[in-house]
Amino acid sequence: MTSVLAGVQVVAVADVDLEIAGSVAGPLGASVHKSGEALIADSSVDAVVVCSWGPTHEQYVLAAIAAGKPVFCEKPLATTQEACLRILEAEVAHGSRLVQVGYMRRYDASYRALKAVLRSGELGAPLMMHCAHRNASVPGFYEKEMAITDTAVHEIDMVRWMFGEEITAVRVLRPRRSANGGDLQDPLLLLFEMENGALVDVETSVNIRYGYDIRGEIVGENGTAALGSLSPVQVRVAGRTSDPVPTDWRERFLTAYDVEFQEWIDSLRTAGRPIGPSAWDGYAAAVVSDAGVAALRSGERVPVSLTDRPKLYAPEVPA
Ligand SMILES: NC(=O)C1=CN([C@@H]2O[C@H](COP(=O)(O)OP(=O)(O)OC[C@H]3O[C@@H](n4cnc5c(N)ncnc54)[C@H](O)[C@@H]3O)[C@@H](O)[C@H]2O)C=CC1
Ligand SMILES: O=C1[C@@H](O)[C@H](O)[C@@H](O)[C@H](O)[C@H]1O
Repeated sequence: MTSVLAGVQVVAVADVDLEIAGSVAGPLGASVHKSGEALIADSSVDAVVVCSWGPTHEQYVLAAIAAGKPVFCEKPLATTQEACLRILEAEVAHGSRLVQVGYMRRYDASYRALKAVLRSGELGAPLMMHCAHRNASVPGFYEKEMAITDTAVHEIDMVRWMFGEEITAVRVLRPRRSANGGDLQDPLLLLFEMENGALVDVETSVNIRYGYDIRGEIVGENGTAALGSLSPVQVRVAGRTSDPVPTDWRERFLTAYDVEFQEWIDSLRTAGRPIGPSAWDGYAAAVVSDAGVAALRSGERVPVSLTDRPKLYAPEVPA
């Protein structure tokens, strides 16, 4: 962060594993704290980034809100919708936005270009969106629900942002199982119903072997628009064309992560508050994700039911 981004310095690091914290802090000249709470209380810390694993997010985000410090929290905001609601309540009681959630696709040049085409109106009304989220492989602890809660959760946030409206119901189909995934139910096919009646399908394939492949195509009344090729060069050799495929999300979204952090820093410095994905977005993603897990288990269509949106999260600009 310190060497790539402007207007910010890493001054302190905490990790439950002190050796890891030290190895990150050392080269940056940052101090090491024994707990996240101690880091948040440190007076030299103006803003906090939470990137520990999901079940720890709630406690650190709540501690940052209690200290009145802006907090960037990696996805998910929290692992249950009840925990997300506790965060919403704390932030609403604070009275202004402090929380931003790490949904980096909103900062990807290709997704931003796709949204600009949609907004231009040339496609006409959007009718459908086809998405694919393919991982080369996943670790042994990955369970079938994670295809929704950890993986498709990015599409859940992305389509809410892309269309500027909520998802109202979810279905999940189970295609023939890939032998690459062992006992894992992989792939899955998710179907989201949007407020205005558009349908979004999302394929999750998490053992696809050939690389990390993210796709998206909007079908409108008058035309279609899709995420473009990311490759600066296309090779034609021996009767075949080829584009490189990223190995994982770090490679595919490298620039988006930098843009995401820079815009977060800039918004804190200029507006004094974050303007990216909010605690409401984190909450909505958790509710849709829970509906997806219920749909996976039951095989049924599961409606999404959100609480009333607090005024604090009213869109400031067309979403
Ligand atoms: N936006 C994106 O594309 C991605 C987001 N993520 C998210 O980032 C977060 C971290 O994921 P990974 O780096 O893959 O996990 P990881 O397991 O590799 O690293 C998590 C770190 O948190 C530390 N930790 C665990 N419990 C802690 C506690 N109570 N207090 C302080 N530190 C603690 C661990 O020691 C470890 O160093 C997750 O929420 C994950 O969903 C992960 C990958 C990509
Ligand atoms: O957040 C991420 C991972 O946790 C998840 O497992 C991957 O499927 C996503 O593409 C990546 O962005």
